[in-house]
Amino acid sequence: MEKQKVIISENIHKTLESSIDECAHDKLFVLADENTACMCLPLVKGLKCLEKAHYIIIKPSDTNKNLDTLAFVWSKLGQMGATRHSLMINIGGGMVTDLGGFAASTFKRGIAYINIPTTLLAMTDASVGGKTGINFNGLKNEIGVFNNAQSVIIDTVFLKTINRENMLSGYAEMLKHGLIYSSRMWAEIMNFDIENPNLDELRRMVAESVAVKKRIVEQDPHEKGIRKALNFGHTVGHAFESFAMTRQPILHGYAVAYGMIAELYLCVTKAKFPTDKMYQTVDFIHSHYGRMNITCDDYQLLYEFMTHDKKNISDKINFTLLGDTGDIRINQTADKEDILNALDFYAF
Ligand SMILES: NC(=O)c1ccc[n+]([C@@H]2O[C@H](COP(=O)([O-])OP(=O)(O)OC[C@H]3O[C@@H](n4cnc5c(N)ncnc54)[C@H](O)[C@@H]3O)[C@@H](O)[C@H]2O)c1
Ligand SMILES: O=C(O)C(=O)C[C@@H](O)[C@H](O)[C@H](O)COP(=O)(O)O
Ligand SMILES: [Zn+2]
Repeated sequence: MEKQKVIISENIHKTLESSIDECAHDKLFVLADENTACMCLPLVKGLKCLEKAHYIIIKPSDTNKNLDTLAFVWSKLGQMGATRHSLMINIGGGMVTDLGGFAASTFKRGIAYINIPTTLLAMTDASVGGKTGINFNGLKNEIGVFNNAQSVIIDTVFLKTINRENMLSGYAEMLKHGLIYSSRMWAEIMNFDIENPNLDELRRMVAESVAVKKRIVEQDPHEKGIRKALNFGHTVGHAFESFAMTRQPILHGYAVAYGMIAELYLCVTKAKFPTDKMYQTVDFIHSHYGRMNITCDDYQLLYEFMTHDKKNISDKINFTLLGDTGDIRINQTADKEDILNALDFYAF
Protein backbone atom coordinates (compact mmCIF):
# COMPACT_ATOMS: atom_id res chain seq x y z
CA MET A 1 0.00 0.00 0.00
CA GLU A 2 1.11 3.53 -0.73
CA LYS A 3 2.09 5.77 2.19
CA GLN A 4 -0.89 7.68 3.50
CA LYS A 5 -0.95 11.45 3.70
CA VAL A 6 -2.17 12.58 7.12
CA ILE A 7 -2.64 16.33 7.46
CA ILE A 8 -3.10 18.05 10.79
CA SER A 9 -5.16 20.99 9.63
CA GLU A 10 -5.79 24.39 11.13
CA ASN A 11 -7.82 25.65 8.22
CA ILE A 12 -10.24 23.02 6.99
CA HIS A 13 -11.27 25.04 3.93
CA LYS A 14 -7.72 25.48 2.63
CA THR A 15 -6.64 21.92 3.44
CA LEU A 16 -9.66 20.32 1.86
CA GLU A 17 -9.41 22.44 -1.26
CA SER A 18 -5.78 21.47 -1.84
CA SER A 19 -6.43 17.79 -1.04
CA ILE A 20 -9.25 17.67 -3.59
CA ASP A 21 -7.07 19.50 -6.13
CA GLU A 22 -4.34 16.88 -5.72
CA CYS A 23 -6.75 14.10 -6.58
CA ALA A 24 -7.92 14.21 -10.20
CA HIS A 25 -11.55 13.12 -10.51
CA ASP A 26 -14.66 13.48 -12.61
CA LYS A 27 -17.43 13.53 -10.01
CA LEU A 28 -17.25 14.23 -6.33
CA PHE A 29 -19.29 12.42 -3.67
CA VAL A 30 -19.59 13.36 -0.01
CA LEU A 31 -20.66 10.72 2.51
CA ALA A 32 -21.92 11.83 5.92
CA ASP A 33 -24.24 10.42 8.56
CA GLU A 34 -27.36 12.29 9.68
CA ASN A 35 -25.49 13.92 12.58
CA THR A 36 -22.35 14.91 10.72
CA ALA A 37 -24.54 16.21 7.89
CA CYS A 38 -26.06 18.65 10.43
CA MET A 39 -23.05 19.42 12.60
CA CYS A 40 -19.98 19.05 10.37
CA LEU A 41 -20.98 19.79 6.79
CA PRO A 42 -21.77 23.44 7.69
CA LEU A 43 -18.07 23.85 8.58
CA VAL A 44 -17.07 23.11 4.98
CA LYS A 45 -20.01 24.94 3.43
CA GLY A 46 -19.33 27.45 0.68
CA LEU A 47 -16.22 25.70 -0.63
CA LYS A 48 -16.08 26.18 -4.38
CA CYS A 49 -14.74 22.68 -4.94
CA LEU A 50 -17.83 21.20 -3.24
CA GLU A 51 -20.33 23.17 -5.33
CA LYS A 52 -21.06 20.27 -7.64
CA ALA A 53 -20.67 17.50 -5.08
CA HIS A 54 -23.30 14.79 -4.69
CA TYR A 55 -24.28 14.02 -1.11
CA ILE A 56 -25.03 10.60 0.37
CA ILE A 57 -26.43 10.63 3.90
CA ILE A 58 -26.64 7.46 6.00
CA LYS A 59 -28.08 6.63 9.40
CA PRO A 60 -25.60 7.07 12.28
CA SER A 61 -24.05 4.65 14.78
CA ASP A 62 -22.27 1.33 14.71
CA THR A 63 -25.53 -0.62 14.48
CA ASN A 64 -25.78 0.74 10.93
CA LYS A 65 -22.21 -0.17 9.95
CA ASN A 66 -23.74 -3.09 8.08
CA LEU A 67 -24.48 -4.63 4.72
CA ASP A 68 -27.79 -2.73 4.25
CA THR A 69 -26.10 0.65 4.65
CA LEU A 70 -23.22 -0.45 2.44
CA ALA A 71 -25.66 -1.55 -0.30
CA PHE A 72 -27.44 1.81 0.06
CA VAL A 73 -24.15 3.68 -0.53
CA TRP A 74 -23.22 1.49 -3.54
CA SER A 75 -26.71 2.07 -5.00
CA LYS A 76 -26.50 5.82 -4.55
CA LEU A 77 -23.06 5.92 -6.17
CA GLY A 78 -24.45 3.97 -9.12
CA GLN A 79 -27.62 6.05 -9.45
CA MET A 80 -25.70 9.31 -9.32
CA GLY A 81 -23.31 8.22 -12.03
CA ALA A 82 -20.07 7.56 -10.14
CA THR A 83 -17.28 6.21 -12.32
CA ARG A 84 -13.96 4.66 -11.36
CA HIS A 85 -12.52 8.16 -11.65
CA SER A 86 -14.84 9.63 -9.07
CA LEU A 87 -13.70 10.74 -5.63
CA MET A 88 -15.51 10.20 -2.34
CA ILE A 89 -15.08 12.28 0.81
CA ASN A 90 -16.07 10.58 4.07
CA ILE A 91 -16.93 13.13 6.71
CA GLY A 92 -17.78 11.56 10.04
CA GLY A 93 -16.69 9.27 12.81
CA GLY A 94 -15.21 5.81 12.48
CA MET A 95 -18.53 4.38 11.38
CA VAL A 96 -18.55 6.66 8.31
CA THR A 97 -14.83 6.30 7.54
CA ASP A 98 -14.90 2.47 7.92
CA LEU A 99 -18.05 1.95 5.87
CA GLY A 100 -17.34 4.76 3.39
CA GLY A 101 -13.78 3.55 2.93
CA PHE A 102 -15.06 0.06 2.19
CA ALA A 103 -17.79 1.30 -0.16
CA ALA A 104 -15.23 3.36 -2.09
CA SER A 105 -12.67 0.54 -2.12
CA THR A 106 -15.12 -1.90 -3.66
CA PHE A 107 -17.31 0.23 -5.97
CA LYS A 108 -16.22 -0.58 -9.53
CA ARG A 109 -13.22 -2.31 -7.85
CA GLY A 110 -12.15 0.86 -6.14
CA ILE A 111 -12.46 4.63 -6.33
CA ALA A 112 -10.29 7.12 -4.47
CA TYR A 113 -11.44 8.53 -1.14
CA ILE A 114 -10.47 11.17 1.40
CA ASN A 115 -11.27 10.88 5.11
CA ILE A 116 -12.28 13.85 7.24
CA PRO A 117 -12.65 12.40 10.74
CA THR A 118 -15.03 14.31 12.98
CA THR A 119 -14.82 12.34 16.27
CA LEU A 120 -11.83 12.03 18.56
CA LEU A 121 -11.81 8.30 17.88
CA ALA A 122 -11.77 8.70 14.13
CA MET A 123 -9.07 11.40 14.34
CA THR A 124 -6.66 9.38 16.44
CA ASP A 125 -7.42 5.95 15.06
CA ALA A 126 -10.17 4.94 12.62
CA SER A 127 -9.51 7.32 9.72
CA VAL A 128 -5.82 6.36 9.46
CA GLY A 129 -4.22 3.12 8.32
CA GLY A 130 -6.56 1.75 5.67
CA LYS A 131 -8.62 -0.74 7.69
CA THR A 132 -12.09 -0.43 6.17
CA GLY A 133 -15.15 -2.60 6.61
CA ILE A 134 -18.50 -3.43 8.15
CA ASN A 135 -19.87 -5.59 10.95
CA PHE A 136 -21.43 -8.87 9.82
CA ASN A 137 -23.07 -11.85 11.50
CA GLY A 138 -22.88 -10.05 14.84
CA LEU A 139 -19.09 -9.79 14.56
CA LYS A 140 -17.08 -6.59 14.48
CA ASN A 141 -15.46 -5.63 11.16
CA GLU A 142 -15.96 -9.16 9.87
CA ILE A 143 -15.91 -8.06 6.21
CA GLY A 144 -13.52 -5.46 4.84
CA VAL A 145 -10.33 -4.65 3.00
CA PHE A 146 -7.09 -2.81 3.70
CA ASN A 147 -7.01 0.25 1.47
CA ASN A 148 -5.66 3.67 2.34
CA ALA A 149 -7.50 6.94 1.90
CA GLN A 150 -5.69 9.30 -0.51
CA SER A 151 -5.44 11.68 2.39
CA VAL A 152 -6.73 12.11 5.90
CA ILE A 153 -7.51 15.62 7.10
CA ILE A 154 -7.55 15.95 10.88
CA ASP A 155 -9.01 19.20 12.16
CA THR A 156 -10.03 19.38 15.81
CA VAL A 157 -12.51 22.15 14.98
CA PHE A 158 -15.06 19.34 14.57
CA LEU A 159 -14.67 18.29 18.21
CA LYS A 160 -16.63 21.31 19.46
CA THR A 161 -19.93 19.44 19.07
CA ILE A 162 -18.82 16.04 20.39
CA ASN A 163 -20.52 14.82 23.57
CA ARG A 164 -18.75 13.51 26.67
CA GLU A 165 -19.29 9.81 25.87
CA ASN A 166 -17.82 10.10 22.39
CA MET A 167 -14.86 12.13 23.69
CA LEU A 168 -14.17 9.38 26.20
CA SER A 169 -14.65 6.69 23.56
CA GLY A 170 -11.90 8.23 21.43
CA TYR A 171 -9.74 8.82 24.48
CA ALA A 172 -9.69 5.07 25.16
CA GLU A 173 -7.86 4.50 21.86
CA MET A 174 -5.44 7.28 22.84
CA LEU A 175 -4.86 5.49 26.14
CA LYS A 176 -4.16 2.33 24.13
CA HIS A 177 -1.59 4.22 22.05
CA GLY A 178 -0.01 5.49 25.27
CA LEU A 179 0.19 2.00 26.74
CA ILE A 180 1.80 0.48 23.64
CA TYR A 181 4.13 3.42 23.03
CA SER A 182 5.79 4.77 26.16
CA SER A 183 5.56 5.39 29.86
CA ARG A 184 5.70 9.14 29.20
CA MET A 185 2.75 9.13 26.82
CA TRP A 186 0.75 6.79 29.09
CA ALA A 187 1.34 9.08 32.10
CA GLU A 188 0.40 12.21 30.15
CA ILE A 189 -2.89 10.62 29.06
CA MET A 190 -3.65 9.41 32.58
CA ASN A 191 -3.09 12.95 33.94
CA PHE A 192 -4.89 15.02 31.31
CA ASP A 193 -8.35 16.32 32.24
CA ILE A 194 -10.36 14.78 29.41
CA GLU A 195 -13.64 15.68 31.15
CA ASN A 196 -12.80 19.44 30.74
CA PRO A 197 -10.29 19.34 27.93
CA ASN A 198 -8.06 22.20 26.95
CA LEU A 199 -8.56 21.94 23.18
CA ASP A 200 -5.11 23.30 22.29
CA GLU A 201 -3.44 20.69 24.48
CA LEU A 202 -5.72 18.00 23.11
CA ARG A 203 -4.85 19.01 19.56
CA ARG A 204 -1.15 18.40 20.26
CA MET A 205 -1.94 15.08 21.94
CA VAL A 206 -4.09 13.97 18.99
CA ALA A 207 -1.19 14.69 16.63
CA GLU A 208 1.18 12.63 18.81
CA SER A 209 -1.31 9.83 19.16
CA VAL A 210 -2.02 9.52 15.47
CA ALA A 211 1.73 9.59 14.78
CA VAL A 212 2.09 6.45 16.96
CA LYS A 213 -0.48 4.67 14.82
CA LYS A 214 0.91 5.96 11.51
CA ARG A 215 4.45 4.79 12.27
CA ILE A 216 3.25 1.28 13.11
CA VAL A 217 0.98 1.04 10.07
CA GLU A 218 3.80 2.14 7.77
CA GLN A 219 5.96 -0.73 9.06
CA ASP A 220 3.21 -3.34 8.68
CA PRO A 221 0.16 -2.14 6.70
CA HIS A 222 -1.50 -5.57 6.48
CA GLU A 223 -1.15 -6.58 10.15
CA LYS A 224 1.22 -9.49 9.63
CA GLY A 225 3.27 -8.51 12.66
CA ILE A 226 3.78 -5.31 14.66
CA ARG A 227 0.43 -3.78 13.61
CA LYS A 228 -1.14 -6.30 16.00
CA ALA A 229 0.03 -3.88 18.73
CA LEU A 230 -2.77 -1.53 17.64
CA ASN A 231 -5.20 -4.30 18.51
CA PHE A 232 -4.23 -4.30 22.20
CA GLY A 233 -7.44 -4.55 24.26
CA HIS A 234 -9.48 -5.61 21.22
CA THR A 235 -9.51 -9.43 21.58
CA VAL A 236 -11.66 -9.03 24.69
CA GLY A 237 -12.92 -5.55 23.68
CA HIS A 238 -14.54 -6.72 20.45
CA ALA A 239 -16.08 -9.66 22.33
CA PHE A 240 -17.60 -7.18 24.82
CA GLU A 241 -18.80 -4.98 21.96
CA SER A 242 -20.40 -7.87 20.02
CA PHE A 243 -21.94 -9.17 23.25
CA ALA A 244 -23.36 -5.71 24.03
CA MET A 245 -24.82 -5.50 20.52
CA THR A 246 -27.13 -8.37 21.42
CA ARG A 247 -28.47 -6.37 24.41
CA GLN A 248 -27.62 -2.71 24.84
CA PRO A 249 -24.91 -1.50 22.42
CA ILE A 250 -21.88 0.29 23.88
CA LEU A 251 -19.45 2.64 22.14
CA HIS A 252 -16.36 1.06 20.62
CA GLY A 253 -13.94 2.96 22.86
CA TYR A 254 -15.79 1.87 25.99
CA ALA A 255 -15.55 -1.75 24.84
CA VAL A 256 -11.82 -1.29 24.22
CA ALA A 257 -11.36 0.31 27.66
CA TYR A 258 -13.10 -2.66 29.32
CA GLY A 259 -11.15 -5.06 27.11
CA MET A 260 -7.89 -3.43 28.20
CA ILE A 261 -8.76 -4.18 31.84
CA ALA A 262 -9.03 -7.91 31.13
CA GLU A 263 -5.98 -7.89 28.85
CA LEU A 264 -3.85 -5.93 31.35
CA TYR A 265 -4.58 -8.74 33.79
CA LEU A 266 -3.12 -11.17 31.21
CA CYS A 267 -0.16 -8.80 30.77
CA VAL A 268 0.55 -8.98 34.51
CA THR A 269 0.08 -12.73 34.82
CA LYS A 270 1.78 -13.76 31.58
CA ALA A 271 4.23 -10.97 30.71
CA LYS A 272 5.18 -9.40 34.08
CA PHE A 273 3.53 -6.03 33.35
CA PRO A 274 3.96 -3.88 36.50
CA THR A 275 1.00 -4.44 38.82
CA ASP A 276 0.91 -0.81 40.01
CA LYS A 277 0.55 0.50 36.45
CA MET A 278 -2.22 -2.02 35.82
CA TYR A 279 -4.17 -0.86 38.89
CA GLN A 280 -3.68 2.82 38.03
CA THR A 281 -5.03 2.18 34.53
CA VAL A 282 -7.93 0.08 35.81
CA ASP A 283 -8.88 2.83 38.32
CA PHE A 284 -8.74 5.42 35.55
CA ILE A 285 -11.04 3.32 33.36
CA HIS A 286 -13.48 2.59 36.18
CA SER A 287 -13.71 6.23 37.18
CA HIS A 288 -14.36 7.57 33.66
CA TYR A 289 -16.05 4.69 31.85
CA GLY A 290 -17.90 2.89 34.63
CA ARG A 291 -18.46 -0.82 34.15
CA MET A 292 -20.35 -3.14 31.86
CA ASN A 293 -22.18 -5.75 33.89
CA ILE A 294 -21.28 -9.29 33.00
CA THR A 295 -21.65 -12.47 35.04
CA CYS A 296 -20.10 -15.94 34.85
CA ASP A 297 -23.14 -16.99 32.79
CA ASP A 298 -21.91 -14.72 29.98
CA TYR A 299 -18.36 -16.07 29.81
CA GLN A 300 -19.04 -18.84 27.30
CA LEU A 301 -20.59 -16.45 24.77
CA LEU A 302 -17.78 -13.94 25.30
CA TYR A 303 -15.24 -16.70 24.76
CA GLU A 304 -17.00 -17.74 21.54
CA PHE A 305 -16.80 -14.18 20.24
CA MET A 306 -13.04 -14.27 20.93
CA THR A 307 -12.67 -17.38 18.76
CA HIS A 308 -13.52 -15.11 15.79
CA ASP A 309 -10.73 -12.59 16.45
CA LYS A 310 -8.91 -11.80 13.21
CA LYS A 311 -5.48 -12.26 14.82
CA ASN A 312 -6.20 -15.92 15.63
CA ILE A 313 -4.25 -18.66 13.92
CA SER A 314 -5.80 -22.16 13.88
CA ASP A 315 -7.87 -22.50 17.03
CA LYS A 316 -5.64 -20.46 19.34
CA ILE A 317 -6.91 -17.14 20.63
CA ASN A 318 -4.34 -14.47 19.92
CA PHE A 319 -3.54 -11.51 22.17
CA THR A 320 -1.18 -8.60 22.04
CA LEU A 321 0.29 -8.29 25.51
CA LEU A 322 2.68 -5.82 27.14
CA GLY A 323 5.68 -6.52 29.41
CA ASP A 324 5.52 -2.82 30.40
CA THR A 325 4.29 0.39 28.80
CA GLY A 326 5.90 0.40 25.36
CA ASP A 327 7.12 -3.19 25.63
CA ILE A 328 4.94 -4.93 23.02
CA ARG A 329 4.58 -8.73 22.83
CA ILE A 330 2.53 -9.81 19.81
CA ASN A 331 1.20 -13.32 19.08
CA GLN A 332 0.65 -14.30 22.70
CA THR A 333 -1.87 -17.06 23.20
CA ALA A 334 -3.87 -17.81 26.30
CA ASP A 335 -5.85 -20.91 27.12
CA LYS A 336 -9.48 -20.88 28.12
CA GLU A 337 -8.70 -20.96 31.86
CA ASP A 338 -6.45 -17.86 31.60
CA ILE A 339 -9.16 -16.07 29.64
CA LEU A 340 -11.87 -16.93 32.14
CA ASN A 341 -9.61 -15.68 34.95
CA ALA A 342 -9.16 -12.42 33.04
CA LEU A 343 -12.95 -12.11 32.70
CA ASP A 344 -13.26 -12.76 36.45
CA PHE A 345 -10.76 -9.99 37.09
CA TYR A 346 -12.86 -7.69 34.90
CA ALA A 347 -16.17 -8.67 36.48
CA PHE A 348 -15.27 -8.53 40.19
N1 LIG B 1 -10.52 1.39 10.89
C1 LIG B 1 -9.92 1.48 12.05
O1 LIG B 1 -8.70 1.41 12.16
C2 LIG B 1 -10.75 1.72 13.28
C3 LIG B 1 -10.12 2.09 14.47
C4 LIG B 1 -10.91 2.32 15.60
C5 LIG B 1 -12.30 2.19 15.51
N2 LIG B 1 -12.87 1.84 14.33
C6 LIG B 1 -14.33 1.79 14.20
O2 LIG B 1 -14.83 3.11 14.35
C7 LIG B 1 -16.17 3.05 14.77
C8 LIG B 1 -16.39 4.01 15.93
O3 LIG B 1 -16.13 5.31 15.49
P1 LIG B 1 -16.66 6.56 16.32
O4 LIG B 1 -16.38 6.39 17.72
O5 LIG B 1 -16.12 7.75 15.62
O6 LIG B 1 -18.22 6.42 16.17
P2 LIG B 1 -19.32 6.98 15.14
O7 LIG B 1 -18.79 7.19 13.80
O8 LIG B 1 -20.48 6.07 15.30
O9 LIG B 1 -19.64 8.41 15.77
C9 LIG B 1 -20.18 8.50 17.06
C10 LIG B 1 -21.40 9.44 17.09
O10 LIG B 1 -20.95 10.79 16.98
C11 LIG B 1 -21.64 11.45 15.93
N3 LIG B 1 -20.71 12.47 15.44
C12 LIG B 1 -19.66 12.31 14.62
N4 LIG B 1 -18.96 13.46 14.50
C13 LIG B 1 -19.61 14.37 15.27
C14 LIG B 1 -19.36 15.73 15.59
N5 LIG B 1 -18.28 16.38 15.13
N6 LIG B 1 -20.20 16.36 16.43
C15 LIG B 1 -21.28 15.70 16.96
N7 LIG B 1 -21.56 14.40 16.70
C16 LIG B 1 -20.72 13.74 15.87
C17 LIG B 1 -22.00 10.36 14.98
O11 LIG B 1 -23.06 10.73 14.14
C18 LIG B 1 -22.36 9.23 15.94
O12 LIG B 1 -23.67 9.40 16.37
C19 LIG B 1 -16.44 1.61 15.17
O13 LIG B 1 -17.16 1.01 14.14
C20 LIG B 1 -15.06 1.01 15.25
O14 LIG B 1 -15.08 -0.38 14.99
C21 LIG B 1 -12.12 1.61 13.22
O1 LIG C 1 -5.64 -0.08 13.03
C1 LIG C 1 -5.57 -1.16 13.59
O2 LIG C 1 -4.83 -2.06 13.19
C2 LIG C 1 -6.38 -1.43 14.79
O3 LIG C 1 -6.44 -2.57 15.23
C3 LIG C 1 -7.09 -0.27 15.41
C4 LIG C 1 -8.30 -0.66 16.23
O4 LIG C 1 -8.48 0.38 17.19
C5 LIG C 1 -9.59 -0.71 15.43
O5 LIG C 1 -10.69 -0.90 16.31
C6 LIG C 1 -9.64 -1.73 14.31
O6 LIG C 1 -10.77 -1.49 13.50
C7 LIG C 1 -9.76 -3.16 14.79
O7 LIG C 1 -9.54 -3.98 13.71
P1 LIG C 1 -9.91 -5.52 13.67
O8 LIG C 1 -9.00 -6.03 12.61
O9 LIG C 1 -9.62 -6.10 15.02
O10 LIG C 1 -11.34 -5.60 13.32
ZN1 LIG D 1 -10.40 0.13 18.16
